[in-house]
Amino acid sequence: MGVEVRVEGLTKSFGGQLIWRDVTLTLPEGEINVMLGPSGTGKSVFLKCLVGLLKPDKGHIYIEGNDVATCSERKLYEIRKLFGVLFQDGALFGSMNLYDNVAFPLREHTKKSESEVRRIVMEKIDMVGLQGAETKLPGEISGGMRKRAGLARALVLDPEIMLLDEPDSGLDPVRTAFLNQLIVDLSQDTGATFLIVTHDINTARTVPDNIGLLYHRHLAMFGPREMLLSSEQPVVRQFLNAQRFGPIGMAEEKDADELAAEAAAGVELPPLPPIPLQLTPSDGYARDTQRPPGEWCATYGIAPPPGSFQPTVTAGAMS
Ligand SMILES: Nc1ncnc2c1ncn2[C@@H]1O[C@H](COP(=O)(O)OP(=O)(O)OP(=O)(O)O)[C@@H](O)[C@H]1O
Repeated sequence: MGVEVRVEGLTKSFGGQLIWRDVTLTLPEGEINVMLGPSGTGKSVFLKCLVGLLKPDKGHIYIEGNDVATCSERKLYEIRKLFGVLFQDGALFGSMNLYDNVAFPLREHTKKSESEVRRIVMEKIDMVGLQGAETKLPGEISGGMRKRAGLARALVLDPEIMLLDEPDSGLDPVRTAFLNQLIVDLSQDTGATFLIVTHDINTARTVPDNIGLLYHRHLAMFGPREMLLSSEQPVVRQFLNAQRFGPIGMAEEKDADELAAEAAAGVELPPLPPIPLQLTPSDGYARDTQRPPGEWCATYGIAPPPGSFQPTVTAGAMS
């Protein structure tokens, strides 16, 4: 299970507003990928292009030999069945209880009997830990439960590709840690390819196999987790260290004068924090996609920040 998504030279604008240009990356089959970027850099637009809800101006999105960017509507309807999507707000139907919300894609896209629908819905509700809440309306449950219900619905057609748009937004740190563990477990159980948009740095540091950063209307970097977490590129260091100093400004990228003033003032980014261990599945086994800690750094002759890959570093993320 899980398919590769190959994006080549993707460009998107709305009217005269360029969102990003020439985005090229590959989401490897069965791996977890995280997309970071300052607000408004077009991360949600990127997800919508992948699933064919928005048409890019240029470029290609290859999935199983088809190009989502240029294929017919009929083909797109078929390709969409490979996707499970969790939108930012969970996008649940307010008048339907959780059971009917999760059952919706099965009733809409398959001819399964109601007993088969029940079996699948209850399995997914169980997977996300919502047993007993099936009859509740979305308005009667917490934000975290709504996210998990959205996740169950995204899983119900056994997708090969999971797109999660800020699954952790609005969640407290403990719920976020549980959600992250759930994502790693789901990835292990389903083998699907994941792309997660998040602003949570701890999630970005511990959950994915690969990380990308959209910034200033382009993809600044995309690659293995260790590559980003050991990067000396100012924009990557600023973002992953959550600093005010560096090329990213409050509204947009800083201009040359602002950067020169920072340099003249002798402002420097703090050293890179240690690279934590990757979050492992809760059954205690390594992920199928897991690479030995430090392997990427060793292969490319990069000295990881001191204290990297120590078991204690992930303690906060795992417990
Ligand atoms: N359908 C649309 N028509 C016109 N402009 C759009 C449309 N969808 C998104 N945009 C614009 O594209 C830009 C990027 O939006 P997007 O929601 O993808 O950003 P984001 O990186 O996901 O932001 P955030 O991190 O704040 O969620 C914004 O300026 C937004 O107004």
